Amino acid sequence: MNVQIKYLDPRAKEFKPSYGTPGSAGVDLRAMIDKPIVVEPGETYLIGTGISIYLRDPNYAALVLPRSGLGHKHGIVLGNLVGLIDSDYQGELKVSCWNRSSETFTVQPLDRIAQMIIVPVVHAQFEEVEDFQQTERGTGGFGSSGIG
Ligand SMILES: O=c1ccn([C@H]2C[C@H](O)[C@@H](COP(=O)(O)OP(=O)(O)OP(=O)(O)O)O2)c(=O)[nH]1
Repeated sequence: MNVQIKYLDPRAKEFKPSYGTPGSAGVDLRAMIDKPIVVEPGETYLIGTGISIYLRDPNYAALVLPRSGLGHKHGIVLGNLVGLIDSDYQGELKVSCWNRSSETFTVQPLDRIAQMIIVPVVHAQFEEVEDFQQTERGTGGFGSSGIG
């Protein structure tokens, strides 16, 4: 599929979104900042990526996800846990960087701070009913089937 992109910062153009290998699902998002940002434990910064995309087709959306290494090794995850980019959004893609660790972390200009995937969206119709057809699970959830 074709996605329109605008480079809001000339540096962003040097890192055109691409998939690392043919099997990669995510496109890296980089911190388009002029100087390092020191993120203290528990702090959250909204960081611009220097790009905007316009998906146009409501049957698609983009998800902003953490990078596993940053999250696991440094506790840098997303303040919103997952970012949802609407198909009609045209503004700069921003990443909410949350330091959930107990160590200070410094984001350097152009660092890869998150990744983005584009996913299909189903616009379901919601049909009101009085009763659902019975299932084995029924209303059980949140650990009702036990641990492990
Ligand atoms: O990590 C994110 C999440 C969202 N957005 C942009 C794209 C998205 O389409 C828009 C609105 O996001 P969302 O609907 O999640 O925000 P909201 O808090 O519900 O605010 P709004 O009232 O603007 O919808 O913000 C980002 O750039 N990065």
